[in-house]
Amino acid sequence: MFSASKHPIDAGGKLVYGLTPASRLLVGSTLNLSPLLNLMLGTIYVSSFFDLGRWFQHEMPDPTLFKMTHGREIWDLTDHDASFSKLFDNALAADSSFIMDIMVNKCSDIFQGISSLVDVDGGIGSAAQAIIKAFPHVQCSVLDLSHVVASAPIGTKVKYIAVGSA
Ligand SMILES: C[S@@+](CC[C@H](N)C(=O)[O-])C[C@H]1O[C@@H](n2cnc3c(N)ncnc32)[C@H](O)[C@@H]1O
Repeated sequence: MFSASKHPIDAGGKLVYGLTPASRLLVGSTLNLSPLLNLMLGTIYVSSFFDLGRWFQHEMPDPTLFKMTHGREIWDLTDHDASFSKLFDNALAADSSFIMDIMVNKCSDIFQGISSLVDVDGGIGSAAQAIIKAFPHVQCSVLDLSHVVASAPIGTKVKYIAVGSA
């Protein structure tokens, strides 16, 4: 995760540690993917993978690996466990911010001619916020569960549509 190189001036050859292209993605206030890793490497997610062998012996598609381990689907857990819900929402928001930065900068053509859009299941609205920032003329709405919408940032131009829990 870190680079180590000899200090160029220090004759004693002290090691200097630095960020690599990968670890650079885990620091800073923008495009920081550490919330995604917090979810993926957290106990709740990782524990599912210990059941992978048992899950492969089941008739597909049900239950999901997550449900086999935890006895309920991930959406049920986010509905009832506020701290997991926060972990989950922040992880996906970090992922969306990262991807959307590439989308609006490298694939801006796809937004041409669009005046409004709805991000269905758009979480706390990271994708919509990135689109509005790059293309202020596009009216963006986000539809998600009411407890997710309740934790979305306020004071943005994104319109939120809350729907009942699953
Ligand atoms: C894979 S996540 C999408 C995350 C989103 N793209 C973002 O950037 O954060 C799926 C979303 O679907 C929402 N969801 C789950 N069940 C739903 C339902 N029955 N109706 C509406 N939204 C639902 C979850 O709350 C979650 O935010």
